[in-house]
Amino acid sequence: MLRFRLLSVPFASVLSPKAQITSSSLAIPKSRLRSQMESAYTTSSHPSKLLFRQLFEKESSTYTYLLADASHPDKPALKYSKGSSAVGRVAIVLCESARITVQGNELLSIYLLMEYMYMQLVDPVDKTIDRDLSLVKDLGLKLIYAINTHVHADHVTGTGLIKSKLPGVKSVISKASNAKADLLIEPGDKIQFGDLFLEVRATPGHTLGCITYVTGDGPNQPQPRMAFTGDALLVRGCGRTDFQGGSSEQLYKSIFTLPKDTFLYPAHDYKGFTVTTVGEEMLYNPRLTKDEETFKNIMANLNLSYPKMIDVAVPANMACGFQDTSSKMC
Ligand SMILES: N[C@@H](CCC(=O)N[C@@H](CSS)C(=O)NCC(=O)O)C(=O)O
Repeated sequence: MLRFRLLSVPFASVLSPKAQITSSSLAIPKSRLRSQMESAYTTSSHPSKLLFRQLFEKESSTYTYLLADASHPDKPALKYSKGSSAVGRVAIVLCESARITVQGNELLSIYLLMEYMYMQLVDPVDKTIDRDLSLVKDLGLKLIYAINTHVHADHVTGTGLIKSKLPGVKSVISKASNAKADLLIEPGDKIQFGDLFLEVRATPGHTLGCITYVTGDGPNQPQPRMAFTGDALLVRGCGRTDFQGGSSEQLYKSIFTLPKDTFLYPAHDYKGFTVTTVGEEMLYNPRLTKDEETFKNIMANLNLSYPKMIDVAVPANMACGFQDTSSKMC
């Protein structure tokens, strides 16, 4: 499996848990460790090297992703572009699962795992912050951003905790989510880390302000591209649409705007899957292989119970992406 991934994703290799533990525990200087890890992550024929980690939090079944441009380990800044013009410089991004994070020394994570991120380093999760920040430290990275794909309902984002432990880190979420954050992003924005970047795309439907982060399209960017979709599209499933401004009509349309061959990394998985593609889901996803009317009917009759933490998680996540020292919830 590992070999397959390395060959299929030349810029974004995924190390097995065993390989991660082994690398992190080596008693060798950080610079040498980083050099060893870089060569393990990436091909040598290309100047841009994506360092990529997929991290899991088992209580809420949430993924957080960590991304970095390993070819520029000492480059201090990432650039955040509003539309086509640069408006600021940032050093790192982390996303959350629904968390993604962009980190620095060029590390981008989506607490996408987001939600991507800790879900974040895209989508970071509060319960795994110590583990995730320990990994960031082991890799010698400086975390700049904690990026979220949306306001999660099933767990509290780790963004607030990250900001309290690393005060320089900036939180990121979509403007459409109406949440607080240091950076409120919109479709078309770009988050650059080293020579790599993420594009921001609107993928509403699970919630009002859901966004997907897609790796750049251009020279020296990872191929195939990678998308951190939060809860919009799950492997053989999709996010529910029955609260927080959800809409099955919007979700159906959103998903089909994503590039077909892009690797899709979700914020959650409840069955043991880790990655898929939009094209694969169009063939095998029991909801997305249906026409729009049938999809809407399926979504209206899921009969899922409300997430256990929704009453705590939503208010906390509306504020915790923002440094709010008066909040007791974080
Ligand atoms: N049982 C969990 C919540 C499970 C759930 O509702 N997951 C969401 C994403 S997190 S809001 C979802 O969209 N699921 C889609 C599906 O088809 O399962 C809890 O109590 O926290």
